[in-house]
Amino acid sequence: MTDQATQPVLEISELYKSFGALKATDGVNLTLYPGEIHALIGPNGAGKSTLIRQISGEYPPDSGTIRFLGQDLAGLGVADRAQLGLGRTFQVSSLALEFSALRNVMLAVQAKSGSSFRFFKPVMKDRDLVDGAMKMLEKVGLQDRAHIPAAELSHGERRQLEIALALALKPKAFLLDEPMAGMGPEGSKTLTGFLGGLRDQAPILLVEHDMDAVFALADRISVLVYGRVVATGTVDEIRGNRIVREAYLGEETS
Ligand SMILES: Nc1ncnc2c1ncn2[C@@H]1O[C@H](COP(=O)(O)OP(=O)(O)OP(=O)(O)O)[C@@H](O)[C@H]1O
Repeated sequence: MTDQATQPVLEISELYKSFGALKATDGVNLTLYPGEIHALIGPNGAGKSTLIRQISGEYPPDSGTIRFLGQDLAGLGVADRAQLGLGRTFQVSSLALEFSALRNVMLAVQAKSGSSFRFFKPVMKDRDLVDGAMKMLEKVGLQDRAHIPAAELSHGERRQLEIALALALKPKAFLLDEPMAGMGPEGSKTLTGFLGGLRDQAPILLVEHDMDAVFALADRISVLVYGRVVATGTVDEIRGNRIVREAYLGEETS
């Protein structure tokens, strides 16, 4: 849970980003503390993905600072930030679909350690690598599916595998952009249970439209509207917030 006395893992201060006349990020302040799931919600086009992309290093902000474990990330690219421990889930398309779940994780571990694909075969025999990759699969509940090609995994299982790949990089914080997208109710439930336990590995900044998942998981929620954080609070505080209910939850508040 959030302990405001500790230092934030991630601290975003006065962040601005425009695309032409459009202010996609308009003075955002946001923190992520150890052990917490901080959900970022808001209507389509509010700027959630743009914010995640600035944190991961894909977009440079116009101004403002992003500090990760006390370090200003300005000038660092995506790979540098990943090395520092910013774990972003891979897109489904980045899985090697013809390879088994286990091999996919092993490739991620190899990428982290810097070994090249030339050494792929000998490394396959490396017991430590296999055991380490297997451990990641156990953490996401895919140990029984280790030898199944990624192509044959269900949509939900692929999402779990993406998180196993992110785990292989030993992240100190997770950036998860709509992990529930495209999942049915059963899959969402399973993934919600799994993500709840993931916060013990590293805190999570979670962008998600599935409000059942957000209300079940979040320690804190920030609501983004037109690039601005209009409210930050606990689930109860956000549910009871008049501005949020009018601007986002679509409820009559009169
Ligand atoms: N590379 C870009 N160039 C120009 N405009 C962009 C770019 N990326 C995002 N935008 C615009 O910035 C605004 C915020 O988009 P963003 O994708 O961050 O919103 P979002 O909250 O993630 O939306 P959704 O919930 O639909 O994913 C939108 O108006 C979008 O069209």
